[in-house]
Amino acid sequence: MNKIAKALTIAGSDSGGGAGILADIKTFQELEVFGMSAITAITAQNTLGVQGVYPLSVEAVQQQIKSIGEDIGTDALKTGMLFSSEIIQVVAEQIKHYQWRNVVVDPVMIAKGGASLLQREAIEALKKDLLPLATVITPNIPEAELLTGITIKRLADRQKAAQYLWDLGVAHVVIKGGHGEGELVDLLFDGKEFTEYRSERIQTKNTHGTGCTFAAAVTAELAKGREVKEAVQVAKDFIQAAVENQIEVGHGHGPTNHWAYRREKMKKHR
Ligand SMILES: Nc1ncnc2c1ncn2[C@@H]1O[C@H](COP(=O)(O)OP(=O)(O)O)[C@@H](O)[C@H]1O
Ligand SMILES: Cc1ncc(COP(=O)(O)O)c(N)n1
Repeated sequence: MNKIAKALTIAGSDSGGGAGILADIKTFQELEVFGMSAITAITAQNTLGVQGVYPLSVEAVQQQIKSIGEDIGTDALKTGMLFSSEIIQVVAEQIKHYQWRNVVVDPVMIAKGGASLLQREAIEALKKDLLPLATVITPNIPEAELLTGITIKRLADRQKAAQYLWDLGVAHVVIKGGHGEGELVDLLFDGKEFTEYRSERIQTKNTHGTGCTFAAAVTAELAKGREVKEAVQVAKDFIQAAVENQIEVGHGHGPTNHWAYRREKMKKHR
Protein backbone atom coordinates (compact mmCIF):
# COMPACT_ATOMS: atom_id res chain seq x y z
CA MET A 1 0.00 0.00 0.00
CA ASN A 2 1.14 3.54 -0.74
CA LYS A 3 1.94 5.66 2.29
CA ILE A 4 0.20 8.98 1.77
CA ALA A 5 0.35 12.40 3.41
CA LYS A 6 -2.83 13.56 5.16
CA ALA A 7 -4.07 17.05 5.98
CA LEU A 8 -7.04 18.32 7.95
CA THR A 9 -8.81 21.65 7.51
CA ILE A 10 -10.88 23.11 10.34
CA ALA A 11 -12.81 25.92 8.68
CA GLY A 12 -16.07 27.22 7.27
CA SER A 13 -17.84 25.99 4.16
CA ASP A 14 -18.25 28.43 1.23
CA SER A 15 -21.24 27.29 -0.82
CA GLY A 16 -19.78 29.14 -3.83
CA GLY A 17 -16.81 26.78 -3.90
CA GLY A 18 -14.02 29.37 -3.96
CA ALA A 19 -12.92 29.80 -0.34
CA GLY A 20 -12.97 28.03 3.03
CA ILE A 21 -13.14 24.23 3.22
CA LEU A 22 -13.87 23.97 -0.49
CA ALA A 23 -10.68 25.79 -1.51
CA ASP A 24 -8.67 23.82 1.04
CA ILE A 25 -9.81 20.39 -0.11
CA LYS A 26 -9.28 21.28 -3.77
CA THR A 27 -5.75 22.48 -2.96
CA PHE A 28 -4.90 19.39 -0.90
CA GLN A 29 -6.06 17.17 -3.77
CA GLU A 30 -4.05 19.10 -6.38
CA LEU A 31 -0.92 18.70 -4.24
CA GLU A 32 -1.56 14.97 -3.79
CA VAL A 33 -2.43 15.09 -0.10
CA PHE A 34 -5.41 13.25 1.37
CA GLY A 35 -7.81 15.95 2.59
CA MET A 36 -10.14 15.83 5.61
CA SER A 37 -12.38 18.46 7.16
CA ALA A 38 -14.05 19.60 10.36
CA ILE A 39 -16.64 22.25 9.48
CA THR A 40 -17.09 25.12 11.94
CA ALA A 41 -19.80 27.06 10.12
CA ILE A 42 -21.76 26.93 6.93
CA THR A 43 -21.83 30.12 4.90
CA ALA A 44 -24.29 30.89 2.16
CA GLN A 45 -21.86 32.65 -0.12
CA ASN A 46 -21.12 33.38 -3.76
CA THR A 47 -18.88 35.71 -5.74
CA LEU A 48 -21.13 38.68 -4.83
CA GLY A 49 -20.72 38.28 -1.07
CA VAL A 50 -21.86 36.42 2.04
CA GLN A 51 -25.62 36.06 2.29
CA GLY A 52 -25.73 34.03 5.54
CA VAL A 53 -23.50 32.61 8.31
CA TYR A 54 -24.70 29.50 10.19
CA PRO A 55 -22.23 28.36 12.86
CA LEU A 56 -22.28 24.72 13.98
CA SER A 57 -22.44 23.81 17.67
CA VAL A 58 -19.19 23.48 19.60
CA GLU A 59 -20.06 19.80 20.08
CA ALA A 60 -20.38 19.26 16.34
CA VAL A 61 -16.93 20.74 15.75
CA GLN A 62 -15.41 18.77 18.63
CA GLN A 63 -16.89 15.48 17.45
CA GLN A 64 -15.67 15.88 13.86
CA ILE A 65 -12.11 16.46 15.08
CA LYS A 66 -12.38 13.56 17.53
CA SER A 67 -13.57 11.22 14.78
CA ILE A 68 -10.40 12.01 12.84
CA GLY A 69 -8.13 11.95 15.89
CA GLU A 70 -9.37 8.57 17.13
CA ASP A 71 -8.84 6.80 13.82
CA ILE A 72 -7.07 8.45 10.93
CA GLY A 73 -4.79 11.11 12.43
CA THR A 74 -3.17 13.83 10.35
CA ASP A 75 0.30 14.98 9.24
CA ALA A 76 -0.67 18.66 9.19
CA LEU A 77 -3.70 20.81 9.82
CA LYS A 78 -4.99 24.22 8.90
CA THR A 79 -7.50 26.42 10.65
CA GLY A 80 -9.57 28.99 8.74
CA MET A 81 -12.88 30.53 9.81
CA LEU A 82 -13.31 29.61 13.49
CA PHE A 83 -16.09 32.09 14.25
CA SER A 84 -16.18 32.10 18.11
CA SER A 85 -13.91 31.91 21.14
CA GLU A 86 -15.67 28.67 22.21
CA ILE A 87 -14.74 26.97 18.92
CA ILE A 88 -11.17 28.31 19.16
CA GLN A 89 -10.79 26.84 22.66
CA VAL A 90 -12.04 23.40 21.65
CA VAL A 91 -9.79 23.35 18.57
CA ALA A 92 -6.76 24.32 20.69
CA GLU A 93 -7.55 21.63 23.29
CA GLN A 94 -7.79 18.92 20.64
CA ILE A 95 -4.58 19.95 18.86
CA LYS A 96 -2.84 19.55 22.22
CA HIS A 97 -4.66 16.31 23.06
CA TYR A 98 -3.65 14.57 19.82
CA GLN A 99 -0.22 16.26 19.87
CA TRP A 100 -0.68 17.37 16.28
CA ARG A 101 2.29 19.09 14.65
CA ASN A 102 2.44 21.29 11.52
CA VAL A 103 -0.37 23.60 12.55
CA VAL A 104 -1.14 26.39 10.05
CA VAL A 105 -3.38 29.15 11.40
CA ASP A 106 -5.00 31.38 8.79
CA PRO A 107 -6.59 34.00 11.06
CA VAL A 108 -9.69 34.54 8.91
CA MET A 109 -11.64 37.52 10.25
CA ILE A 110 -13.50 39.40 7.56
CA ALA A 111 -14.61 38.24 4.10
CA LYS A 112 -13.51 40.48 1.21
CA GLY A 113 -17.06 41.92 0.99
CA GLY A 114 -16.93 42.95 4.69
CA ALA A 115 -18.93 40.12 6.37
CA SER A 116 -17.55 39.11 9.78
CA LEU A 117 -16.25 35.53 9.95
CA LEU A 118 -14.83 35.84 13.48
CA GLN A 119 -16.58 37.48 16.41
CA ARG A 120 -14.62 40.51 17.60
CA GLU A 121 -14.16 39.20 21.16
CA ALA A 122 -12.67 35.96 19.80
CA ILE A 123 -9.47 37.75 18.72
CA GLU A 124 -8.09 37.49 22.27
CA ALA A 125 -8.82 33.72 22.40
CA LEU A 126 -7.05 33.32 19.07
CA LYS A 127 -3.96 35.08 20.44
CA LYS A 128 -3.95 33.35 23.82
CA ASP A 129 -5.07 29.79 23.03
CA LEU A 130 -4.26 29.05 19.40
CA LEU A 131 -1.25 31.12 18.35
CA PRO A 132 1.18 29.46 20.79
CA LEU A 133 0.39 26.15 19.01
CA ALA A 134 0.96 27.52 15.51
CA THR A 135 3.82 26.38 13.29
CA VAL A 136 2.81 29.03 10.76
CA ILE A 137 0.35 31.93 10.87
CA THR A 138 -0.70 33.58 7.60
CA PRO A 139 -2.46 36.93 8.22
CA ASN A 140 -3.19 39.40 5.45
CA ILE A 141 -2.34 43.04 6.22
CA PRO A 142 -5.69 44.02 7.84
CA GLU A 143 -5.63 40.84 9.97
CA ALA A 144 -2.04 41.52 11.07
CA GLU A 145 -3.09 45.05 12.05
CA LEU A 146 -6.02 43.78 14.12
CA LEU A 147 -3.89 41.12 15.85
CA THR A 148 -1.01 43.45 16.70
CA GLY A 149 -2.48 46.97 16.88
CA ILE A 150 0.34 48.07 14.54
CA THR A 151 -0.64 50.19 11.52
CA ILE A 152 1.02 48.68 8.46
CA LYS A 153 2.09 50.99 5.65
CA ARG A 154 5.61 49.89 4.75
CA LEU A 155 7.60 46.65 4.84
CA ALA A 156 9.27 47.80 8.07
CA ASP A 157 5.83 47.94 9.76
CA ARG A 158 5.19 44.40 8.61
CA GLN A 159 8.51 43.31 10.10
CA LYS A 160 7.47 44.83 13.43
CA ALA A 161 4.09 43.07 13.32
CA ALA A 162 5.79 39.76 12.44
CA GLN A 163 8.08 40.11 15.48
CA TYR A 164 5.03 40.84 17.69
CA LEU A 165 3.27 37.67 16.49
CA TRP A 166 6.43 35.57 16.84
CA ASP A 167 6.71 36.80 20.45
CA LEU A 168 3.23 35.32 21.10
CA GLY A 169 4.69 31.88 20.40
CA VAL A 170 4.14 31.40 16.65
CA ALA A 171 7.12 29.61 15.10
CA HIS A 172 6.82 31.18 11.61
CA VAL A 173 4.88 34.27 10.61
CA VAL A 174 3.88 34.99 6.99
CA ILE A 175 2.34 38.43 6.47
CA LYS A 176 0.82 38.34 3.00
CA GLY A 177 0.95 41.33 0.69
CA GLY A 178 -2.21 40.91 -1.39
CA HIS A 179 -3.75 44.08 0.06
CA GLY A 180 -1.55 46.74 -1.49
CA GLU A 181 -0.15 48.03 -4.75
CA GLY A 182 2.83 47.36 -6.99
CA GLU A 183 5.06 44.31 -6.78
CA LEU A 184 3.57 41.70 -4.45
CA VAL A 185 5.65 40.64 -1.46
CA ASP A 186 4.71 37.95 1.06
CA LEU A 187 7.01 38.23 4.09
CA LEU A 188 8.17 35.25 6.20
CA PHE A 189 9.77 35.61 9.66
CA ASP A 190 11.17 32.65 11.62
CA GLY A 191 12.37 34.56 14.67
CA LYS A 192 15.81 35.13 13.15
CA GLU A 193 15.54 36.19 9.54
CA PHE A 194 13.06 37.62 7.10
CA THR A 195 12.46 35.99 3.71
CA GLU A 196 10.65 37.89 0.96
CA TYR A 197 8.59 36.04 -1.63
CA ARG A 198 8.09 38.41 -4.55
CA SER A 199 5.80 38.12 -7.57
CA GLU A 200 3.97 40.16 -10.15
CA ARG A 201 0.59 41.46 -8.93
CA ILE A 202 -2.04 40.22 -11.40
CA GLN A 203 -4.65 42.87 -12.22
CA THR A 204 -7.93 41.04 -11.56
CA LYS A 205 -11.02 41.16 -9.37
CA ASN A 206 -10.99 37.36 -9.09
CA THR A 207 -9.15 36.87 -5.81
CA HIS A 208 -11.88 35.19 -3.77
CA GLY A 209 -10.26 32.47 -1.64
CA THR A 210 -6.62 33.40 -2.30
CA GLY A 211 -5.79 33.41 1.43
CA CYS A 212 -7.42 30.02 2.07
CA THR A 213 -5.75 28.49 -0.97
CA PHE A 214 -2.31 29.83 -0.04
CA ALA A 215 -2.52 28.53 3.56
CA ALA A 216 -3.88 25.17 2.36
CA ALA A 217 -0.91 24.79 0.00
CA VAL A 218 1.51 25.51 2.88
CA THR A 219 -0.32 22.88 4.96
CA ALA A 220 -0.21 20.27 2.18
CA GLU A 221 3.54 20.73 1.71
CA LEU A 222 4.20 20.51 5.46
CA ALA A 223 2.14 17.28 5.51
CA LYS A 224 4.55 15.88 2.91
CA GLY A 225 7.50 16.74 5.14
CA ARG A 226 8.78 19.93 3.52
CA GLU A 227 10.45 22.66 5.59
CA VAL A 228 8.40 25.85 6.12
CA LYS A 229 10.57 28.01 3.85
CA GLU A 230 10.08 25.63 0.91
CA ALA A 231 6.41 25.03 1.68
CA VAL A 232 5.78 28.79 1.46
CA GLN A 233 7.56 28.91 -1.92
CA VAL A 234 5.34 26.13 -3.31
CA ALA A 235 2.26 27.94 -1.93
CA LYS A 236 3.40 31.17 -3.58
CA ASP A 237 3.85 29.44 -6.95
CA PHE A 238 0.52 27.64 -6.51
CA ILE A 239 -1.45 30.85 -5.81
CA GLN A 240 0.35 32.80 -8.56
CA ALA A 241 -0.70 30.18 -11.13
CA ALA A 242 -4.23 30.06 -9.67
CA VAL A 243 -4.72 33.85 -9.93
CA GLU A 244 -3.03 34.18 -13.31
CA ASN A 245 -4.99 31.45 -15.15
CA GLN A 246 -8.41 32.96 -14.61
CA ILE A 247 -11.66 31.04 -14.84
CA GLU A 248 -15.12 32.50 -15.34
CA VAL A 249 -17.35 31.77 -12.32
CA GLY A 250 -20.14 34.07 -11.08
CA HIS A 251 -20.72 37.80 -11.56
CA GLY A 252 -18.62 39.31 -8.76
CA HIS A 253 -15.23 38.54 -7.22
CA GLY A 254 -14.61 35.13 -8.73
CA PRO A 255 -12.54 32.24 -7.35
CA THR A 256 -9.07 31.21 -8.45
CA ASN A 257 -8.06 28.31 -10.67
CA HIS A 258 -7.04 25.43 -8.45
CA TRP A 259 -5.80 23.17 -11.24
CA ALA A 260 -3.53 25.75 -12.92
CA TYR A 261 -0.39 24.88 -10.91
CA ARG A 262 -0.63 21.17 -11.80
CA ARG A 263 -1.27 21.98 -15.47
CA GLU A 264 1.79 24.28 -15.57
CA LYS A 265 3.94 21.58 -14.01
CA MET A 266 2.69 18.97 -16.48
CA LYS A 267 3.53 21.29 -19.42
CA LYS A 268 7.08 21.76 -18.13
CA HIS A 269 7.63 18.00 -17.93
CA ARG A 270 6.34 17.27 -21.40
N1 LIG B 1 -3.54 40.13 -7.53
C1 LIG B 1 -2.77 39.12 -7.12
N2 LIG B 1 -1.84 38.58 -7.94
C2 LIG B 1 -1.06 37.56 -7.53
N3 LIG B 1 -1.12 37.02 -6.30
C3 LIG B 1 -2.02 37.51 -5.42
C4 LIG B 1 -2.90 38.58 -5.78
N4 LIG B 1 -3.69 38.88 -4.70
C5 LIG B 1 -3.31 38.02 -3.71
N5 LIG B 1 -2.31 37.21 -4.13
C6 LIG B 1 -1.61 36.19 -3.32
O1 LIG B 1 -2.61 35.46 -2.65
C7 LIG B 1 -2.25 35.19 -1.29
C8 LIG B 1 -3.29 35.81 -0.37
O2 LIG B 1 -3.09 37.19 -0.32
P1 LIG B 1 -3.91 38.29 0.45
O3 LIG B 1 -4.84 38.93 -0.52
O4 LIG B 1 -2.93 39.19 1.12
O5 LIG B 1 -4.70 37.49 1.56
P2 LIG B 1 -6.26 37.23 1.84
O6 LIG B 1 -6.78 36.46 0.64
O7 LIG B 1 -6.23 36.44 3.09
O8 LIG B 1 -6.91 38.57 1.99
C9 LIG B 1 -0.85 35.77 -1.11
O9 LIG B 1 0.12 34.76 -1.25
C10 LIG B 1 -0.74 36.79 -2.22
O10 LIG B 1 0.60 36.94 -2.62
C1 LIG C 1 -15.99 30.20 4.70
C2 LIG C 1 -14.97 31.22 4.34
N1 LIG C 1 -13.73 31.13 4.87
C3 LIG C 1 -12.79 32.05 4.55
C4 LIG C 1 -13.08 33.09 3.69
C5 LIG C 1 -12.02 34.13 3.35
O1 LIG C 1 -11.58 34.00 2.05
P1 LIG C 1 -10.23 34.68 1.45
O2 LIG C 1 -9.27 33.55 1.23
O3 LIG C 1 -10.67 35.31 0.16
O4 LIG C 1 -9.72 35.66 2.45
C6 LIG C 1 -14.38 33.14 3.14
N2 LIG C 1 -14.72 34.13 2.28
N3 LIG C 1 -15.31 32.20 3.48
